[in-house]
Amino acid sequence: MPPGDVADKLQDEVIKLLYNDLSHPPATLIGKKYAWRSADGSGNNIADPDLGKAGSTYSRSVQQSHPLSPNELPDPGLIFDTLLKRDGFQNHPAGLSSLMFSFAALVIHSVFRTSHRDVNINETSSYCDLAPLYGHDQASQDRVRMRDGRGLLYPDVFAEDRLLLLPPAVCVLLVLFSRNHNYIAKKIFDINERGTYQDISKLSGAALAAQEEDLFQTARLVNCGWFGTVIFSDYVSCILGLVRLGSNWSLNPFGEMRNLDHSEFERGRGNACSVEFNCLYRWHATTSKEDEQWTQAMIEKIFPGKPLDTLTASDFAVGAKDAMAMLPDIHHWTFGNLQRQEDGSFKDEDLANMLKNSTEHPAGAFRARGTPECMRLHETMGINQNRQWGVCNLNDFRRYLGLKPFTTFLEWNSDPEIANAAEKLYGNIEYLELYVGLQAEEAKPVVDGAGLCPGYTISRAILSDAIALTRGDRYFTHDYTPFNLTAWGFADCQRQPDALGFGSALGRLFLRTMPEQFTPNSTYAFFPLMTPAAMEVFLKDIKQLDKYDMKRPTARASGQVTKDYAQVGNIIKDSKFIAHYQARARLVVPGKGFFSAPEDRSEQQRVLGALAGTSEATAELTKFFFEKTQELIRSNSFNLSGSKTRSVNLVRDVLKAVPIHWVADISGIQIKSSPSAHGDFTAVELYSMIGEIYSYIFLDVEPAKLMVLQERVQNHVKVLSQCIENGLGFSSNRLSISGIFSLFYRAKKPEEHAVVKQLHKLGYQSSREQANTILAIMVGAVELSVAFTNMVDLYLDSPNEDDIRKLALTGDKEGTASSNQTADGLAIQKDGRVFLDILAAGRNAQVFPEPETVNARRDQSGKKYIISDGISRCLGEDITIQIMSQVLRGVFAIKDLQRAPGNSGILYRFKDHDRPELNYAYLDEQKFISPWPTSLAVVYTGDA
Ligand code: HEM
Repeated sequence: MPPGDVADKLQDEVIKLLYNDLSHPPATLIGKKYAWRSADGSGNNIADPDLGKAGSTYSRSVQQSHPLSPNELPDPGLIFDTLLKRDGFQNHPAGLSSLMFSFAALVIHSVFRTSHRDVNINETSSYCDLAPLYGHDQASQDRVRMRDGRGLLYPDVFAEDRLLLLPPAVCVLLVLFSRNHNYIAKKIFDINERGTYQDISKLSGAALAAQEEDLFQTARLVNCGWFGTVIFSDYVSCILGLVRLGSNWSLNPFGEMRNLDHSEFERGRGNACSVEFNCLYRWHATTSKEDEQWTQAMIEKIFPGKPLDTLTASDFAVGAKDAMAMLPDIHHWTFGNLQRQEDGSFKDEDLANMLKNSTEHPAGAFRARGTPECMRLHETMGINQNRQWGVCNLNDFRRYLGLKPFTTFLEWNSDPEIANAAEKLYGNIEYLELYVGLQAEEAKPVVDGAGLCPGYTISRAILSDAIALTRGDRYFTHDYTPFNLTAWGFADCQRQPDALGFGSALGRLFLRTMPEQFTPNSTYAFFPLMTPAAMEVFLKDIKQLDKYDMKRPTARASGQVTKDYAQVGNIIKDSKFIAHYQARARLVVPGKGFFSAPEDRSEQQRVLGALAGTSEATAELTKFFFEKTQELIRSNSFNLSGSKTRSVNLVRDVLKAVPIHWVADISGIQIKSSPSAHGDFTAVELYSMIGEIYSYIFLDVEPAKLMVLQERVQNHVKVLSQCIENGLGFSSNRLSISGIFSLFYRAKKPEEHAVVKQLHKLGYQSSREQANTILAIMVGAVELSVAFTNMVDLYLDSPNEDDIRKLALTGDKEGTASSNQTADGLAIQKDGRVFLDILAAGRNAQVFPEPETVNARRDQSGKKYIISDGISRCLGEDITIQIMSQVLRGVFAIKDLQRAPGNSGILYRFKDHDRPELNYAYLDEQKFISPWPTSLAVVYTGDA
């Protein structure tokens, strides 16, 4: 283009565009100093580190345009008595529970802590950083931290003393976040994503302090992520009334957005709370009847015998200070008359009871004359504070938000008595103060989009505030990354829209921190911010009532664990103990299935006999596994540049795939080579479906995820059963039972095989029964992949290659006693749960000398090994061992096969202490904890 005006303009536009691509100045910097939240909230905006820091002055958003001189304004006490004082209780119209406002109180205490010495000062940071838990400055944070190198908080401890002046449910919620912090810190340590954490007994001095800081700060980021997630799931869902509609939609204010000129729409630039928002959040009218009584009692305790209307702000400051001075040390704080246990924690049952009560108690409606009389002092203090801050009037605030100002008092509140009284007090609508104007404005009716139902002005403004608080926070935006939070932590604190309760995060928190106190589909856990009575009506309307347990849940007895060889062995054989998987299987597998006949194991024995009951059948089976292993190694290997070395991800592409190809083969399911290819499923898809069925039936899935998994598994079972019936021709009856293995034994006519004859003899008539049997074999097959992986990993660096075929398997099981029992000295109540640690029992040195040493020639006579359910039950011990030997032979036949260098050659796994039934846990693709191994690469030069 020739030089000139046009070329210059074009160049200018290109430069603007390129400049706008990036933030100026940069929004964040690298390194731990910037990745972690400071105790006082400073450094959120790296260019203006004091913005929103604890101890700063409040901001003011709106310019005052009318004189509101305290000398001329009505007396705050008179205003309270005329416009705010409760005249009878009205339930919240949209069914919000008292707990909704306990959570709201937690939110506001995260961002407001007005100094009693200088009302202009906010003693806490302007960020949703869970300051009530972690403290508003370094000194208060130091009081709650154990600092022993594990990044933990003291059990059930939190930092904010002012919460002790609020009804106990607020403190209970905070205790759950305190527990969540410790859960997260322990998990991050166990997973040890970067391999840097060490047992604290091996650390001291600076190394111990560094690990402590790393774990504490990372766990705090994840826990704050949880707090944000609860706000944008349960809380916003109630505010917008989405919970009534069964919608799991929510705002997502954090993401990157571009303006029309491609410049970045601002985020993560910090926040400083304003006095207008402090005023807006005084939601005291919503106090439930029960919390009103509690507050009344608290006021009487602090100011014994003093009439309410004589109390002043300085009385409050002195009273609150005295009350705080009488508190014991932070580890012994208590609330609601709860007793701490010896280890400092509260009893789960006590905490859960308070939450359940609070869920049952209806909140009060927002309205004029709705605030309990016992809160007179809180309100008059609030009105006076607003006057000291010089806030604008209600109409200025509305203009600022783009709302039409009120022209008359009747327009503001159509109740003539309220409007008249306000007019008499203020004279002119332009003099109506923000505080009273907001709190006594006519409430919004329950319409679509309205759940909180305060006055319209509040309902419009709180959303702006929620977005400012969260989108403005660098730790919720630019620095909200899997690197800073760890991959697991980042996944753990995300909103899960498909979670029960229309994406409830509180349900997950309740079931995680008090696992025995709620049923896995309890309305008390998944809709705790709504009363169960209201929820019943809404769930009925949207036809989802049958999905939820509406009863108030009672506590389940906590389980016992036994590692004792004799106890484990006896309980496993005892029919009075029922494994939970039978009940689970019945919920997902229709009809009389393989899993639902525990008392009649002979049937399974017969099927297994059919599967490999003859030497011919066994030969076919073992041939398949050997050949498929080799074939998959070959087809999934790739060459390294310029060398003959080949590499393959043995776990992902071979060991997990082999059993899947086998079950596909026997069931007639066609494996697709890619998602778009012809066939039923890819091996990965089929593995994932079968893996979920297995997890649901056999494993202790996280209770909060159980119901969602159940629904998915019911669907998988339906789809797979149909596939099996189609694949084997059952549905049209074109193939008889002999078709089951026709694809497997392609070389011969099916009728010639012992397996087919045997199945005929078993008398399987209906296609459903046949499909269930095949499905049971399929489900057991995923466990094979774990066994293959463990074996290969064990032998890869070991000289015992020849011994491979002789190793056996173990597993774990949880049982419930059907009546009071004693098993080898272990007393178990009726319905009590006992976890049988078969792995530990199998390492009993008296039964198996040198149990930790690999010795495939160990005497196996006398059937000493304890075999539980799962693979060995589905397939039988003998078949399992034969299959395993063939897969290992297929791998180790490659002479120079060895681990790939570095991390690629390491089987990444860890011990999950909350999942005792898993020998090892892994992180899946989404970085959730999974029972299935993910990756181990090997290299070799020989021909596979
Ligand atoms: C029965 C329940 C409640 C009681 C007993 C209560 C009590 C109090 C008290 C004593 C104060 C003065 C605190 C101080 O200056 O140290 C206060 C302030 C405040 N309350 Fe409540 N409150 C309750 C519920 C709520 C709820 C549900 C909300 C709204 C979500 C709320 C919002 C506020 C706000 C924004 C302040 C000002 C905080 C500050 O500036 O530091 N309160 N409340």
